[in-house]
Amino acid sequence: MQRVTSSTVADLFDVAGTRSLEHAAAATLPPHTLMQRAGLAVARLAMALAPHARTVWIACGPGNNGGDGLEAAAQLKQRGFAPVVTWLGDADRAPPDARASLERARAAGVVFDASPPAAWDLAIDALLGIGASRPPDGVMAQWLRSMNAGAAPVLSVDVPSGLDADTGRVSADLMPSRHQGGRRFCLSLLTLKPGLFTAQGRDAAGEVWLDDLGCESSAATPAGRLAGTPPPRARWHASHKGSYGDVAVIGGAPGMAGAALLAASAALHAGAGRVFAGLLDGRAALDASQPELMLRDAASLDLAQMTTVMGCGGGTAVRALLPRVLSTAHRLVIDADALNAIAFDPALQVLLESRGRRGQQTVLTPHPLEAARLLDVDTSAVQADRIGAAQRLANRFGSTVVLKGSGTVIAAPGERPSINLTGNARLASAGTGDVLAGMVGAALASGLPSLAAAREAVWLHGHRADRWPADTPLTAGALARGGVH
Ligand SMILES: NC(=O)C1=CN([C@@H]2O[C@H](COP(=O)(O)OP(=O)(O)OC[C@H]3O[C@@H](n4cnc5c(N)ncnc54)[C@H](OP(=O)(O)O)[C@@H]3O)[C@@H](O)[C@H]2O)[C@@H](O)CC1
Ligand SMILES: [K+]
Repeated sequence: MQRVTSSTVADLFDVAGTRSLEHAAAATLPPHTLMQRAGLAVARLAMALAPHARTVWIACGPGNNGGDGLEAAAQLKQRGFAPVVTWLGDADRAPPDARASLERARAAGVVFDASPPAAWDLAIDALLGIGASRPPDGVMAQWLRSMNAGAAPVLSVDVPSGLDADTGRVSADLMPSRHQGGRRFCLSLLTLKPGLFTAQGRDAAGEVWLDDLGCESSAATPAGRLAGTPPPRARWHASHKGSYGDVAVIGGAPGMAGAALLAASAALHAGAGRVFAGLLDGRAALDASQPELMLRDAASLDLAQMTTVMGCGGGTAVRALLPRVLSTAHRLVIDADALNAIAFDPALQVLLESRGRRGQQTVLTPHPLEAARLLDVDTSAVQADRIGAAQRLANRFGSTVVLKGSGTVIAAPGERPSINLTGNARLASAGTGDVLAGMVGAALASGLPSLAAAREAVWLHGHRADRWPADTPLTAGALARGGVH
């Protein structure tokens, strides 16, 4: 069993892939082995999370996810704990593995009840796993809401019940309460599922653990991956500013110069050799607090030699520059208003697509609304399938795509999409997206290919937020400079 952290490297398997692995494994093992391993793993994690628990409430559903809960109940009872099981199944219709575990729980003397105990020290959610066919309702939904509102920790078996394991969607009324709920844990069985890490998955699952049940995962194709900590980028002693590339940030229309200056500051502090700010606000001459930045007229920059970061605070003014930038920029990061301009202009879309065909490195950094505009769908369609949306954008425009939001997805044509695990809700503040665009620019300018550059920058950006002191507000300016100094 292993805890999943931001440095974990692992494949992600969707429901179809997990089912193939389950069948392949079950075919080589004696009956009920997988469920017995699963139940023991759940019991072990439960004991580690709540070693002094007096009452453990285990809510079990009608299928094999409920079977895992029944098996865990038997294991916990045998170890001196007091599980109380509420089971929504029917012994005559339960699948064979679950029926065997039901017998084992009964034989162990587990207490079964029709309704939850009055109080509990740990709740185990074994209502639905990867076989969920519709949103939970009735008694099942009521039990989930009780767990979510309780002060005790919740341990979800395989996936939080009601979560779409492929996409991370959960209906809003089954999300944990932000104000009352205890800590949340999820023990994913056999495989890690993408839905645990993006959309609502992070909040629903909490801390994720994996038990592979002693099985190989080579019999299925992964749907994605956790890419872990990016390799460190060494700087040669015998190097100079030209060794780390030039970044040109183009944006900052009147009233929005701050966005471009944030991106430029982030590029500078992320190690770019030289950073030029091509502001669209002609009145801005020098940022006195950042004398390292070279302010230029955007039209005068020779983009063929540089990495360009385009769009931060660009307003509608950025539109006029885009044909030249898309045609000439050596490497390119496209953010914010530049993405919006492209979404509404088929001619710009053609220019972007042709960059991919010429093999030029491009990274798009949309948030869900910008992605929706580019795909000509609404935001809820993007959020309903973040991995699919990122991959479609990458394929369509021949670019690396960073789809921002909880569980940022990074996709590129012909590559397996990855989900980044650093970062937290403190990044939900103005300007942090501009900082990310600048950091991607610096990584690209160093010579990294676009996918590696995007992964590195996204990971570091979130990592800075994860290390941020709890009592200090996170501002984009300080984030750009690398943290609190
Ligand atoms: N993968 C593995 O390797 C291993 C898997 N294992 C475990 O098995 C789990 C998968 O088990 P599973 O296939 O039986 O599906 P599961 O999630 O229990 O749900 C299906 C049942 O729920 C019902 N149902 C569905 N939606 C409902 C709703 N909204 N409200 C109410 N009922 C609803 C559905 O009924 P139906 O849709 O037919 O009406 C059916 O009865 C997996 O997540 C893991 O925990 C481990 O034991 C070993 C290794
Ligand atoms: K569950």
